Amino acid sequence: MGTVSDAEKKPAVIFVLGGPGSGKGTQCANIVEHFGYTHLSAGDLLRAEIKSGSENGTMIQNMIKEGKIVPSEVTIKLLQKAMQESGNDKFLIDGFPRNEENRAAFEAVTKIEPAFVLFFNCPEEEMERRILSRNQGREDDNIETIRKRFNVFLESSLPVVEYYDSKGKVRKIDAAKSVEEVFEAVKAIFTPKEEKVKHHSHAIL
Ligand SMILES: Nc1ncnc2c1ncn2[C@@H]1O[C@H](COP(=O)(O)OP(=O)(O)OP(=O)(O)O)[C@@H](O)[C@H]1O
Ligand SMILES: Nc1ccn([C@@H]2O[C@H](COP(=O)(O)O)[C@@H](O)[C@H]2O)c(=O)n1
Ligand SMILES: [Mg+2]
Repeated sequence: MGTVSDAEKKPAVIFVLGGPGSGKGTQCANIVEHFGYTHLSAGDLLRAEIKSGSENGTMIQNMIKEGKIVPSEVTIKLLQKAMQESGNDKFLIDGFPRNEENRAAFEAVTKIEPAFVLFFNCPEEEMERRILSRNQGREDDNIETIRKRFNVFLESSLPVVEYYDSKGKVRKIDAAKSVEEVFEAVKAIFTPKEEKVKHHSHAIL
């Protein structure tokens, strides 16, 4: 049997999903700091594409204002470019896949299966409160677009989470707690088993 060279090795990918405002970006920043992943937010990449003056800019801007999902082809190209440019081989892909089309196209184009899906579960009222006090000047952080984003999340994104759940790949986190408490739960998922045993035995000794 042939061996796989480093150049042929597929990168490790974790999809980070959850409703709008559930805290995906906040927790990804913590994971990057502690575990050496590169964080790629599909929404951030799309917003950067608008700013760059690309030919797709107006289409993307209109979709984001309406809370709609941009065609996979566009988003996947941005993700692939960012992955290549990062020089890393482990990624947190935040806010993607957002629908079945995103999921199937990413798998077909990249042949990458996620190691697992980190899913931030948060009640809608809490997500709404967080988004309305975010103050980052996002054009979609207004109550009208927020409602549309929640509908898209329920109708198109949750089925993707259910798909991965049926494959035993979802790690669900209670995201309604404080940033620190949520990160404790996240850390428990990212800490290798041997480390947990080490810490546990130190605590006993
Ligand atoms: N556990 C938490 N408790 C309270 N506020 C939080 C918590 N996590 C994040 N926030 C705040 O809520 C807002 C939304 O968080 P964040 O941007 O990380 O969410 P997101 O899931 O990436 O949202 P979006 O899908 O809209 O990009 C931010 O202002 C952030 O500081
Ligand atoms: N896979 C994706 C991800 C995002 N979008 C669009 O961007 C908006 C903002 O996304 P955030 O993750 O930053 O909240 C989202 O509402 C979509 O309009 C997308 O099309 N495809
Ligand atoms: Mg975000």
